[in-house]
Amino acid sequence: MIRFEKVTKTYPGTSQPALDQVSVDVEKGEFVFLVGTSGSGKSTALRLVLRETRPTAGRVYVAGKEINRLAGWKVPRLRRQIGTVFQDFRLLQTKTVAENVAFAMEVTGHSPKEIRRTVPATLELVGLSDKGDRMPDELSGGEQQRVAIARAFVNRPMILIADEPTGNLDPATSVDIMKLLDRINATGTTVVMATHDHGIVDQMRKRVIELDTGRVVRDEARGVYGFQH
Ligand SMILES: Nc1ncnc2c1ncn2[C@@H]1O[C@H](COP(=O)(O)OP(=O)(O)OP(=O)(O)O)[C@@H](O)[C@H]1O
Repeated sequence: MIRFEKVTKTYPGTSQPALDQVSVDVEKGEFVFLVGTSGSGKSTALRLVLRETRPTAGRVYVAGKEINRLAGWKVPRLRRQIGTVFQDFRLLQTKTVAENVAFAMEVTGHSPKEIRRTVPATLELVGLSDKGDRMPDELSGGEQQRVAIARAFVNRPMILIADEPTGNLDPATSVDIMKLLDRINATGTTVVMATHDHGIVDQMRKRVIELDTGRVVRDEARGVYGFQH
């Protein structure tokens, strides 16, 4: 589903590459934790999958296509197939919970009828059936992250990318969010999650890929967080 072939990314004006000859294969339906100290290259790897940045050398494939070779007009279609969740939720503050989720369907061209049918079902999936009319700032952090996950999942993406999704949440709420990501993964969506959350990684025992100064230094099935930071 995601394949990096000797990917190097050196940002303009820097000498040390953010990613250095990274080769990794993630199969459809896998759940992968990306770990490593701050600045090790995790976000860069995620941004490459979304084609928000391009490799300096090497190839990035998503669903069999080398995405650096995609025509510019095809990039929105690629991104529509990838849901994203971030530490800071990134909800639209002027829209209700239901409108935030509906918006993701509007921009992908779904009909009002489809939206009316799908949004309540998705809010139910994330446990927010009764909060559709609330504004984001009326919700707890955990609830806001659920909305963000509903929005990321409503179009049934083939990949879900999560960059520190539990970074602003307490441990108990983080566990709930991980259960939700696990359920989404169980529907067949490939999940790649960058995290500094030792507890979560150690508890879930999924595949762990560790980066250190842009290089893959560990790639373990059912791994643990494994270092002190
Ligand atoms: N737009 C940019 N321009 C220049 N250098 C960048 C840019 N983005 C990231 N870098 C550098 O690339 C390296 C990797 O950064 P990246 O954000 O991918 O790390 P990270 O592992 O996600 O870190 P964190 O855990 O703090 O989010 C760092 O040295 C960083 O300073």
